[in-house]
Amino acid sequence: MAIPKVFITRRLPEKCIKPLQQVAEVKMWSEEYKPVPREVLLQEVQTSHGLLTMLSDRVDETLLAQAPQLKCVANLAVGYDNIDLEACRLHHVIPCNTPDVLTETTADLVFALLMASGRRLIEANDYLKQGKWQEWGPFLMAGADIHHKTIGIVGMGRIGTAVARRAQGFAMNVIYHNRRRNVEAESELGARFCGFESLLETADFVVNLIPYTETTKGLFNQNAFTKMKKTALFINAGRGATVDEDALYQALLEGEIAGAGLDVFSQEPIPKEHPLLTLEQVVALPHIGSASVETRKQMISLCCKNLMRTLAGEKPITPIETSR
Ligand SMILES: NC(=O)C1=CN([C@@H]2O[C@H](COP(=O)(O)OP(=O)(O)OC[C@H]3O[C@@H](n4cnc5c(N)ncnc54)[C@H](OP(=O)(O)O)[C@@H]3O)[C@@H](O)[C@H]2O)C=CC1
Ligand SMILES: O=CC(=O)O
Repeated sequence: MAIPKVFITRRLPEKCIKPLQQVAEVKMWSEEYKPVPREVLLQEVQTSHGLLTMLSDRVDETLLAQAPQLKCVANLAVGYDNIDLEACRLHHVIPCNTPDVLTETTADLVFALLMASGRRLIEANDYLKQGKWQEWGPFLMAGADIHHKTIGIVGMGRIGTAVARRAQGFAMNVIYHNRRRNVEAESELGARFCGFESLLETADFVVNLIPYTETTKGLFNQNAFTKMKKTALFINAGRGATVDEDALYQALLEGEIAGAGLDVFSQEPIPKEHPLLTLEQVVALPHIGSASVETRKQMISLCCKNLMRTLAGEKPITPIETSR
């Protein structure tokens, strides 16, 4: 093959993609914070052998049908709900993601979000900076304890397990729900397997870390929030669409649950006017789970390696593997 062509759908630091540039002709979308327009992507794939995509890029049948030379899609994320895996299989395109390299960084953020929500950190910070702090009071910005409470992790995979390890350090009781039992988490962390409803009824902090699939779509619905304790906090770092956000808003408004920490939303970026953003008991972040400089560099490097290997006819390091 002549020198292969790779298209990167967002501007990335030149330094990070240097190895890839040595083996491929690399073209990059010029913007760092604006996604490549769909029509530009559809144009670029026509001559590309490799794509480095963001989680906001849709890789579907329409795109793949226009990409006769495409061999690999390297997604800069561990989640891959933006990629049609069956269409990739039919078009002989190898999809890759970035597991493991982001696990600990994401777990840090999940735990930070849990603590910020439980102890009302953002609210307290705003209160002070807005000049509202006039007097100290015994219940001023009093929140919920974290230590010795029960954390219920829905999606005890790589990140869920790393969150459970952090929870151990806070002497939390760890329960979890998966489709299959995670025997290692049980023996190493003392985590206890639970049915979904039983977890909702028991946990003080319900942490969602499941991928978005047809099965998990809207899993956290009105029924789920009704089952949770009125004092419970809901932390979502999985995917927004696993939650019925109208039901979440109602549950918060009516006091069915006490608060929420959200890193992901059905629509991203979430519109400023969204009802969830009007609630002071909601801590909201712009999908920054894996956003440390070190980890983002490692994710880019892994994407480049996956592309380089695939274009050289070798097996990539992290092809997407699924048992769903
Ligand atoms: N906010 C952010 O920035 C980030 C978000 N993420 C999100 O976190 C997700 C998890 O990542 P990671 O831990 O690496 O992935 P893993 O595949 O290691 O873990 C996913 C877990 O979810 C469980 N699961 C899957 N489907 C279901 C289901 N229908 N019901 C119950 N449990 C289910 C799986 O267990 P089993 O198969 O036994 O059911 C598995 O334990 C990603 O898919 C992504 O959506 C990831 C990184 C950063
Ligand atoms: O949401 C981020 C990911 O890596 O998945």
